[in-house]
Amino acid sequence: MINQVYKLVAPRRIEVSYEDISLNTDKVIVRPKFISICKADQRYYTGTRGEEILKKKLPMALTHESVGEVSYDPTGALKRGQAVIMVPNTPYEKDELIGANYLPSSKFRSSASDGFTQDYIAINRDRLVVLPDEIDLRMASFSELISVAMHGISRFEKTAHARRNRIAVWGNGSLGYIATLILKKKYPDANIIIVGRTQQKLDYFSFADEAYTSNDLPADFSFDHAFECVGGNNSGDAVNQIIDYINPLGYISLLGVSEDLVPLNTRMVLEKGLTLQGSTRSEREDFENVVAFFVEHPDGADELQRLIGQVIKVRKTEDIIQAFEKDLNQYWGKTVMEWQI
Ligand SMILES: NC(=O)C1=CN([C@@H]2O[C@H](COP(=O)(O)OP(=O)(O)OC[C@H]3O[C@@H](n4cnc5c(N)ncnc54)[C@H](OP(=O)(O)O)[C@@H]3O)[C@@H](O)[C@H]2O)C=CC1
Ligand SMILES: O=C(CO)[C@H](O)[C@H](O)COP(=O)(O)O
Ligand SMILES: [Zn+2]
Repeated sequence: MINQVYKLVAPRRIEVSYEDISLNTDKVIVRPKFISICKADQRYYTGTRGEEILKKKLPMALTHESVGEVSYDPTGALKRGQAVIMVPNTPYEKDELIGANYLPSSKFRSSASDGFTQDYIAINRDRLVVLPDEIDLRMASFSELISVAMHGISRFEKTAHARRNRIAVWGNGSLGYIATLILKKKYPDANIIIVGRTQQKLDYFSFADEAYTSNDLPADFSFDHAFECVGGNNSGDAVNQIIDYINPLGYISLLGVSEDLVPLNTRMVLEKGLTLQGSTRSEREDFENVVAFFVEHPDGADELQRLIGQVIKVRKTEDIIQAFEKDLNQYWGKTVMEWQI
């Protein structure tokens, strides 16, 4: 079967290519329904990922956050029309110690292989996580981003010391919103604190116990552990501020992505005996935990729906470009493409 794949060929230019999908394999064929745009996609789309990297990776179909409907399962185990989350990471080896999201041999969609902007996705069965009925598919389209926060928090739980009375999240964007929400659900008795740049965005965090702008922190401010969800040029300021205010022996989860090297106050990391842990992407288990979260916390799923910033119907290639352009000017929340192409 001939599949249409919509690939970024140069910054801000997307073209269709035609590729064969064989139906005589074990792979399941999924039709994307909703696709969400990540900051990482925007770095490729706008060309800020860097000329050398673009030269190596383009042409490439973007996006790694999507839900779809099963179109064809050669075994018949998955019914046609079943709603599924597609896990964007494809492992090629197993390691007893290192998760597939940290193995260089794995291929992550829209970074090392084509992403979800395709008419159909031929995907390994173990890369599909079935969604229960009555989940808002527009919200579920950014399950991958939710799974990244889930993954970071699960690593925090294994590593950070047990005093978890005050946990701070830096970054009042999409990832910060999700991390703050999951932390509040997991630690209802702890004080979950959000630190952002503008009051308007902090107002969305109604479930946080405390909210501050980063230039207005109380003098005696302190917390046990922190999550950095800022990324980009400001991640250095954020991590250094966390280092200033965190209690000794605290744990800092680094989740934001920066293209440039970030100078850090390592002297104070030493003096306070801090643990800094980087986390990226996620694996199947994290997606399963996301689905469990939707089921166990229907009010949490409602809060996640508030992160749907705009939904754009995509019927032709130009609509994909429109969605990416509009996303660049989106003040709050995720841009979701309703995939009707
Ligand atoms: N590790 C991983 O696997 C993943 C990492 N990411 C990365 O996480 C980062 C955040 O993503 P996302 O939430 O979607 O992006 P957003 O742009 O939505 O969020 C970043 C937020 O940080 C705020 N901010 C900027 N400077 C500071 C500061 N000094 N202190 C506190 N907050 C600040 C911004 O405010 P304002 O808008 O007002 O500037 C913005 O609200 C990105 O780098 C992204 O690439 C995303 C997905 C997965
Ligand atoms: O968004 C992400 C995961 O959800 C990561 O930021 C993304 O995987 C980084 O990829 P790249 O190295 O291609 O920029
Ligand atoms: Zn992403």
